[in-house]
Amino acid sequence: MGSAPFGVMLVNLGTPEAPTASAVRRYLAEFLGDRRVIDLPRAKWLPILHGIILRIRPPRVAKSYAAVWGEDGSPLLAIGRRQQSALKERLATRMGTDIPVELAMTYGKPSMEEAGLALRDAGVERILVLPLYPQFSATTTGAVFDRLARALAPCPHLPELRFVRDYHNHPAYIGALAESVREHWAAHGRQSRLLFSYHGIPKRYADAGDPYPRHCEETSRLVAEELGLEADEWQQTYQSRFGREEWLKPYTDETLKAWGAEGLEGVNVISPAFAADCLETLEELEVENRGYFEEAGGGAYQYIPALNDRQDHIELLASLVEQHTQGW
Ligand SMILES: C=CC1=C(C)c2cc3[nH]c(cc4nc(cc5[nH]c(cc1n2)c(C)c5CCC(=O)O)C(CCC(=O)O)=C4C)c(C)c3C=C
Ligand SMILES: [Fe+2]
Ligand SMILES: [Fe+2]
Repeated sequence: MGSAPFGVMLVNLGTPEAPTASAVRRYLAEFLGDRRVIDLPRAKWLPILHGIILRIRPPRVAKSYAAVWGEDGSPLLAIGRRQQSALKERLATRMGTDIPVELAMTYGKPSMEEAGLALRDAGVERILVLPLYPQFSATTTGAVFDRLARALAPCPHLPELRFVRDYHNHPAYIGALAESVREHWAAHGRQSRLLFSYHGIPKRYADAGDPYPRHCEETSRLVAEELGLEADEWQQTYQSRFGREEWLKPYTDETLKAWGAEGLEGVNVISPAFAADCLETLEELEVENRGYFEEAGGGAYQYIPALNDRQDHIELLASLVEQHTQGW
């Protein structure tokens, strides 16, 4: 029996193993210890991380995780598993052969080492790495690249590798986002404004050349165009600020507070940087930012779910796999 022509490694950020302070502390220690995420000199950052942040933040963040935790665990991981099996099924049909698909997380489990070994055991010698970040950022996609190299470091026989850098303007991605908005409007009513809220990064990183805000702007513009929105019917903001320095602006929370205070009758919120719903959407957008808007005097607030395991999302991932494995 011949083995598959290649395997796919889907990669997302990672999530704690349990909604407890100790599990969140382990997760944040690994995540926030990565230089790609926090670029400060280690001698300056590690005492702050271990002496202050990892003492104060985990109990509070664990409560937020507990509020979104499902029967099948953390939403990011549970949805990732569904994306993995749906993609495997879709590829088998589209390509007429079984293609091994593994899910890995940059931080925590399942690790890239585990995913790599599973692909090796499946007999593949070529791996397409597909980070589930539509917009490139050195803090996310760049970190996947570093961790991949580290995971493969002990390997005496490297697989052949290809790496999807971004897909922020892929027509099937734009089409799936626009369709998810249309379906949401049809099912729940159309609000007067559409807010595209992206996970932020420090402004300094963008000033130093991270293309992330350019990618976000292009995604928003293309989706707004596809939906035929006028300039005053949509806006783009950044959420999830961390620490004291300036992050990309405008900020989601300040914008929603201002719109609430103006008495805006309704807003739909979409967060295209997340391929799967997670803490940052289910808690920060669904609960925290809804509260800011409503308390300030705003009307209806409706969050439009991430693409998750929608069929058009899986079709997009299958197209990316086909495009990037040409010739394999
Ligand atoms: C300097 C800190 C951070 C940067 C830069 C950053 C970039 C970034 N993150 C995502 C996607 C996700 N982030 C998530 C959680 C999360 N992010 C940070 C900090 C930075 N992110 C923290 C500290 C946390 C944990 C929660 C908290 O303590 O507030 C998640 C959710 C994971 C989950 O388990 O649900 C995702 C996904 C992107 C796309 C991005 C830059 C483009
Ligand atoms: Fe983050
Ligand atoms: Fe957050």
